[in-house]
Amino acid sequence: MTDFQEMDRRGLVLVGCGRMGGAMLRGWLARGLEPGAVTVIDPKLGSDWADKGLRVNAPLPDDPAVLVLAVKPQMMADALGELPDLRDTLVISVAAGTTIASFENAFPDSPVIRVMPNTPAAIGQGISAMIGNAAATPAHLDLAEALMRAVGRVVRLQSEDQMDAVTGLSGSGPAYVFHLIETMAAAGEAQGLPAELALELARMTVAGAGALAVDADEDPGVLRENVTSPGGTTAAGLKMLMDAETGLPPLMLRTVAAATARGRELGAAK
Ligand SMILES: NC(=O)C1=CN([C@@H]2O[C@H](COP(=O)(O)OP(=O)(O)OC[C@H]3O[C@@H](n4cnc5c(N)ncnc54)[C@H](O)[C@@H]3O)[C@@H](O)[C@H]2O)C=CC1
Ligand SMILES: O=C(O)[C@@H]1CCC=N1
Repeated sequence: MTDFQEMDRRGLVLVGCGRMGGAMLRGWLARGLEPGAVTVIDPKLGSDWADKGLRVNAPLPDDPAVLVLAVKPQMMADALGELPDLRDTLVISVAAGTTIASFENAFPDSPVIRVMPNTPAAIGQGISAMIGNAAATPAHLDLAEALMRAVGRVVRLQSEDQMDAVTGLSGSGPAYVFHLIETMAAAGEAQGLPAELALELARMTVAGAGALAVDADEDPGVLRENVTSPGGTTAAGLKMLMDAETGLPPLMLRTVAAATARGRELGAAK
């Protein structure tokens, strides 16, 4: 695949191959990145990555095209301390909170791109938001976009200030949706449905509604109205859910605000 030629030639280094690093690596390999071009640095690499032709905990190539950092923010300083100086390598981080400035300290003059993906990346359905530093050229941004498109859609941000809110919305968001499924299933059970049936109904309702929201031309608000018959069941349910004081709107505001604030704290802790 043309997009990956530079990585195939000069190498890609992935530091941290857990849930997010692993999801990205699976996407890149599926899109044709040469396994032998990938150096994975992770002291606790899962055994399912053995025998895939990857260079595991091996010395870094002299001049890798890309360094992808996917360790927890709290581990980032340690991980950076173990890396050699890099000259002409594009540094990409997916870590929450950790600012571009902290990578510029570690790799002066390097192009740095901060990306916030999310876990549906594991099935190629993620959304990643990205922003580069002044040294990141349009070609670097295109390269990062090609990598992240292997695991879903990509949007570009106007400023790094937006990144914590992105993290609080789409980075953490899958967890909110999983909890929505849990709470809908529990509510179905409370109305007398068997647990297994309630979970299947909740899971497929969220999956189907999500797919329709992506596929349809209408806004989610119109799709919601399409479900709602005047005086019917949905209207009765939404009266609770949409209550401006006790419903989902103020709760979701507080939820995303708390996650955004935690992203800022993680950045300030550096
Ligand atoms: N899980 C998620 O939903 C998302 C995570 N992220 C970001 O991705 C990063 C990784 O998160 P997860 O994959 O969830 O964590 P994880 O715990 O699943 O993976 C982190 C990996 O880093 C490895 N590691 C620890 N110290 C290391 C070191 N010094 N050198 C090399 N590898 C080291 C660990 O062994 C582990 O395999 C975090 O910074 C997080 O903010 C971003 C978006 C979504
Ligand atoms: O919880 C976290 O800090 C990471 C970042 C976004 C999703 N998981």
